[in-house]
Amino acid sequence: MALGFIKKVFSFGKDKPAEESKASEALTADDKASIEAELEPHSREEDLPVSPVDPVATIEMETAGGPADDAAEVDEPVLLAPAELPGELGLVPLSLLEAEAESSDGDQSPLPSVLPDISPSRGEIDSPRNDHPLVDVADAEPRLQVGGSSPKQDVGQYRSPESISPLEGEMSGRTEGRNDTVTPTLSEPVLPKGFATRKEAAPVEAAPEVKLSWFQRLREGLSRTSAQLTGQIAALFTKRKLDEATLEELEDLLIQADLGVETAMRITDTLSSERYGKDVTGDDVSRIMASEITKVLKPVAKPLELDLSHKPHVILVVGVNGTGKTTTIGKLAAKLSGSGLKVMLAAGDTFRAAAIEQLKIWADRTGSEFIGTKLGADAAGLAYDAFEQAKAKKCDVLIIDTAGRLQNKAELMAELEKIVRVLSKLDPDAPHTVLQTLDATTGQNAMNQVEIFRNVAGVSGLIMTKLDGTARGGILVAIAAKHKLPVYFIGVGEGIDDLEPFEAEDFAQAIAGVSH
Ligand SMILES: Nc1nc2c(ncn2[C@@H]2O[C@H](COP(=O)(O)OP(=O)(O)OP(=O)(O)O)[C@@H](O)[C@H]2O)c(=O)[nH]1
Repeated sequence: MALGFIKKVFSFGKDKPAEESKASEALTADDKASIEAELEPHSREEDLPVSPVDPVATIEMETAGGPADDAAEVDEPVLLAPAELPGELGLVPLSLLEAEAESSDGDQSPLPSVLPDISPSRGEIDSPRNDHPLVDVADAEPRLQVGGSSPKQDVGQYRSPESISPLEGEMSGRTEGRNDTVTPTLSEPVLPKGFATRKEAAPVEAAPEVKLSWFQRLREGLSRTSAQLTGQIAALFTKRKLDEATLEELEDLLIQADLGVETAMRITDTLSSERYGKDVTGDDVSRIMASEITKVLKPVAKPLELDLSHKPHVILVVGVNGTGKTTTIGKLAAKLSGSGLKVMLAAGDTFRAAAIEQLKIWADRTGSEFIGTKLGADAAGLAYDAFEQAKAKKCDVLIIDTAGRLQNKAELMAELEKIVRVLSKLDPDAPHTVLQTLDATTGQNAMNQVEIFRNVAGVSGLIMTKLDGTARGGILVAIAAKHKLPVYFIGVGEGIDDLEPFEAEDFAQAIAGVSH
């Protein structure tokens, strides 16, 4: 169909060579009739002198979904009216027509495109055809220009307006019209039965985030410990009277949960004195466990006392890297500056650039003063400068961050000792508080950390962080029983408000799996 139209167009729009015109004029009415009769029953494939590399034939195959269907469609318009046919049968290979068209326009101006981009998109090509004749012209257009190569490449070879023959101009114009007319239909192809167009899923409205209370987060964080413990205890006491064997097994379970030998024995002793020889349920054990753990923790659940007469009260924060020092400093600063105190944060972790940056961000967030130095600088020197500046600026509290590299214990010890020594030169009582952060997910290792930092820096109180994660909080009970160091706060998240005063009973109940 498309090829026919092109040929039709060419036979109209071009000045015929003199001999051809004459030959055409010389045809009699009978001649024309016999030509028509001869043409009628034949398909194009049989008769047309299509060259083996005929670009039209090639593209037709590609674009219309296969040769069989296409051939049928191509047949109809190829049958041109005899009167319009130049030459013997009026059939000229398209390649010749194109060559002729090209040579007649002369130069190939590299001017910017004046023709619309009619390169067919894949969707257009594959789409069902429209009966409107313009569709055929449009299909012909890229073939005319393409000459067997990719339409995209040939679009770059547009000619100047003057060089375009009236015929081609007409084709381009029609093509524009065709694009306007057909595009909306083609963009929504009709799919065969059994297929459906995949629609983009409608955005699912996110459920409003339910913020858990800090205690819920604590419970959730400790749920692994408590679930494991209560499950094992329930299994142990199913239909069993309390005897020596069950007490021993219970003690083992409590020690495995990091509670420490001392606390484990406390619990089994109390249970034994109350229920020996009697039936015991898991709930009985949990209740006694919560009560005994509370007794161990109560003495260490203390508020962080500030002596504001110092101006500044100096808090040195120590702990293994990653335990949450910097984050905890930020949270503390938020609480203190929120209550109207003037706070300065000092980036004494000169070992890690990101730690300095991180503390600066916390200072900005909390409206605190900030002092830092370059990476690798002497941390004790910074502590000294910080103290002086905090004094000069009349800060109420100075909080100093430190590095926590346990990998090089000797170096760390020397650095921390030096910081403490330097600070005490400015104020014999400084640092007034030495806080150690403990990561609740570390278990037994936290006990060793307290021992090391207590010796090196004279830790005076603890903050346990990450109790909202998969915490193993039992170790805090063992540490409290052994070191009797105050536990001031617990971290229950990464947010600025996720720092809660340590409450012995809440913590004990969360571990024992007893409801609040
Ligand atoms: N879930 C949770 N994450 C926390 C908590 N506290 C701190 N973190 C995260 O733990 C990671 C380490 O915290 P930092 O404050 O950088 O620890 P650091 O001790 O200063 O580490 P260094 O600077 O390497 O010495 C960060 O991703 C914190 O957001 C907490 O209470 N809960």
